[in-house]
Amino acid sequence: MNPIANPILEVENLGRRFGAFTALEGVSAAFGEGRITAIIGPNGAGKSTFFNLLSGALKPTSGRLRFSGRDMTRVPQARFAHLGIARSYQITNVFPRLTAHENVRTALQARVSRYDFWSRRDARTDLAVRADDILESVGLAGRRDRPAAALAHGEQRALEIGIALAADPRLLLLDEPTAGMGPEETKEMVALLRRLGESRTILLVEHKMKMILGLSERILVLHHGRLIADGTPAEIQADREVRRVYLGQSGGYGHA
Ligand SMILES: Nc1ncnc2c1ncn2[C@@H]1O[C@H](COP(=O)(O)OP(=O)(O)OP(=O)(O)O)[C@@H](O)[C@H]1O
Repeated sequence: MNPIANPILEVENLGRRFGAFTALEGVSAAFGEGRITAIIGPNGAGKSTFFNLLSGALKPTSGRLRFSGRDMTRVPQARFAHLGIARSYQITNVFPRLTAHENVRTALQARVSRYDFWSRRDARTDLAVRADDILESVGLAGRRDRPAAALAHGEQRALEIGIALAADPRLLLLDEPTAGMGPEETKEMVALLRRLGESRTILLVEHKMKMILGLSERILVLHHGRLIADGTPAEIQADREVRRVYLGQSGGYGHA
């Protein structure tokens, strides 16, 4: 990859051990603003560990993490969203009894001061309008008043992304956004990610290879905790080491 001018995110020699076990080691990469990058690798490759380090859920045992020029290595996780990094989880993270709109509004509310919320009526109206804008942007305007539990699986995943967008992040980390989806829902999610990728930097972990090759501008491949390849989809498809690693996998490289 060419060096990236003014990267939004940089990791340098990033590593994480669990006791004597090294889950991630020596990962260095820089990410430019406004791109979609996928992180792939066989089971146990270190993808979740890497993601947990990027979102502050875990602290590295070696190396550094910089976001927007700021050293984040020791910054507590609770500050990450404030500083512009949001993550949506693989495990559904919505309040099932609240409507789609209430879920997003609650997430927005967490971002404004309590004083503003209770003292200013316009602050509350403002939140409601912003929640509607977010629902629109994730394609859920028509589901506004449905309880989250009554939404289809793909819609719930879109709602999770809406909740993450409430923090207005510059960097959005998505853990398997199409997990459990059929082809139709996957297509809709890909369209949503493309739209979001126009204005935000997106990093995602995914297993669906075809989808990743079509969606991402860049792919990082982890294997046994190491970064073994970093390039465009065409470069990754042609990479011998990557092919070797994936051919050894059940499901193989062509995994849908
Ligand atoms: N908290 C932990 N304590 C001990 N070992 C861990 C811990 N978290 C992860 N590991 C180990 O680190 C390795 C990498 O795990 P990780 O979950 O990051 O891989 P992954 O690429 O996300 O895998 P998958 O695709 O199966 O989710 C695995 O061998 C895992 O058992």
